[in-house]
Amino acid sequence: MPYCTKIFEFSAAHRIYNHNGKCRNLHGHQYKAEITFFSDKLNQMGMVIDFGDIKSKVGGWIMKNWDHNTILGINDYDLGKNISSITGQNIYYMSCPPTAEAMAYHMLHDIIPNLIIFEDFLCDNKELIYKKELPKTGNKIISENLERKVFCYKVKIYETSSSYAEAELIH
Ligand SMILES: Nc1nc2c(c(=O)[nH]1)N=C([C@H](O)[C@H](O)COP(=O)(O)OP(=O)(O)OP(=O)(O)O)CN2
Repeated sequence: MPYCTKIFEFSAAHRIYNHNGKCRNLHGHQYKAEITFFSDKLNQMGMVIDFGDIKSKVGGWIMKNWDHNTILGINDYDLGKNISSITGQNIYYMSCPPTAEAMAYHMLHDIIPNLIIFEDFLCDNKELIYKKELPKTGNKIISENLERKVFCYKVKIYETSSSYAEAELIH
């Protein structure tokens, strides 16, 4: 089954409230996010999904919400309020501590399913059905059906070059 992955890098500050070590301090990471899409068949252009579409939709969301921002758990609201009163930034709050695991899970389950809604896609129970196919090319690897499923299968978040967490759909 075909997969494709787009990688994004972004800078953000966070802290793990109640962590018993150094990560309770506000600190920053150069994060790396690997976003993997799956489809049951390739489209007529031989793609799971165009890298450019992942960049504009998912990359756009990351740049708007996480890049050069501070990501905090909602239980850290007082800290966020103080930071934004000085910087004016729109702090990104999560329902749980902003670990790499929580960010990967949130991206996979809450953000991307509501994000990739192109004119050509219909949303069906969080799976995306691609409706418009280009004319057949005769290439055997390419789908001959007019419908195929495309969805984000895995999100991997690196905090450092040696530490990452991932969230994956369970079939
Ligand atoms: N399972 C997790 N453990 C930790 C997380 C996390 O998101 N998931 N996060 C942290 C801290 O944010 C910390 O900044 C990153 O931890 P660590 O990899 O230990 O950081 P280092 O800078 O020491 O990384 P090196 O690559 O080993 O230098 C803590 N734990």
